[in-house]
Amino acid sequence: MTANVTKADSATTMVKSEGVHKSFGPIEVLKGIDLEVKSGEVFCLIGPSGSGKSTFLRCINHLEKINAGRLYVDGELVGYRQHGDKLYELRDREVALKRRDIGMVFQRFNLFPHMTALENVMEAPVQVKGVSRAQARERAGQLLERVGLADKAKNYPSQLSGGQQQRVAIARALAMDPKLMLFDEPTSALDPELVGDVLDVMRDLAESGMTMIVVTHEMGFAREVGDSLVFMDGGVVVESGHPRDVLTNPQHERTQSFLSKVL
Ligand SMILES: Nc1ncnc2c1ncn2[C@@H]1O[C@H](COP(=O)(O)OP(=O)(O)OP(=O)(O)O)[C@@H](O)[C@H]1O
Repeated sequence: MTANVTKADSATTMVKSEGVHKSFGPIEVLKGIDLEVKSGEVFCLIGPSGSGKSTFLRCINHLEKINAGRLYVDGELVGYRQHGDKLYELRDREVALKRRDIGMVFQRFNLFPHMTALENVMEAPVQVKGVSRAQARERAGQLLERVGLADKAKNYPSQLSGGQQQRVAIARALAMDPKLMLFDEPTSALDPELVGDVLDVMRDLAESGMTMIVVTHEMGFAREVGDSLVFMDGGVVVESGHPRDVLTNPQHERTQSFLSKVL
């Protein structure tokens, strides 16, 4: 890619996407995503299956490389370093450092099955940041308490419900002290009665001021907790605005038509 990049405004903007394109071989999945996520905002992303929501989150988290456009996290280009007027791809080591700042929670919890809940939460700070085991254990205990699982610290994932495992996964992401949390359909794999506990944890996190991008079908959460909502379709942003507006104002007909078919 060529350069001529100005630094995004990091004081108020956490993520800025300018004309972001992403293809897999001949298949163009993201076709020019323009959006901005403010610091402290809960930013909800909805859209049909295959519209590119997960791919976009993965681009933000350095799991995929964009093909064109500009993507910034906290004022810094994702995947590239600018030197003069040229852009250089980041080395793996540099990418690993940047990824520390971003927590990601997936639909499937991906906990280590042979570790207890506490060990799962401790692991990354010890291995990646070199935090002492004693310090990491203390902090992991606090985080498990924060997600309502202090009494499950010694349980293995197989001894926890899906909702409890997902709350451990959130605690694990928080253990790295991220400045941005990405949620990719965090409640989609859960039995309906377990969804509320996970959403409660996410609501608390939002109230603490965490910047969150949430791919979700939970429109109650989007309406009550979200600050912004984007409806994506076919790799582009179709409609966007405040969730209550996008979800109820007839002007946002395409979002509402989509939701009436899927909900
Ligand atoms: N690594 C990959 N290689 C090839 N194609 C991919 C890859 N990752 C995603 N795709 C394709 O990109 C398109 C968008 O996928 P993506 O998972 O981003 O959509 P989504 O909106 O998150 O869908 P869902 O709601 O079903 O998770 C799909 O057609 C998918 O098959």
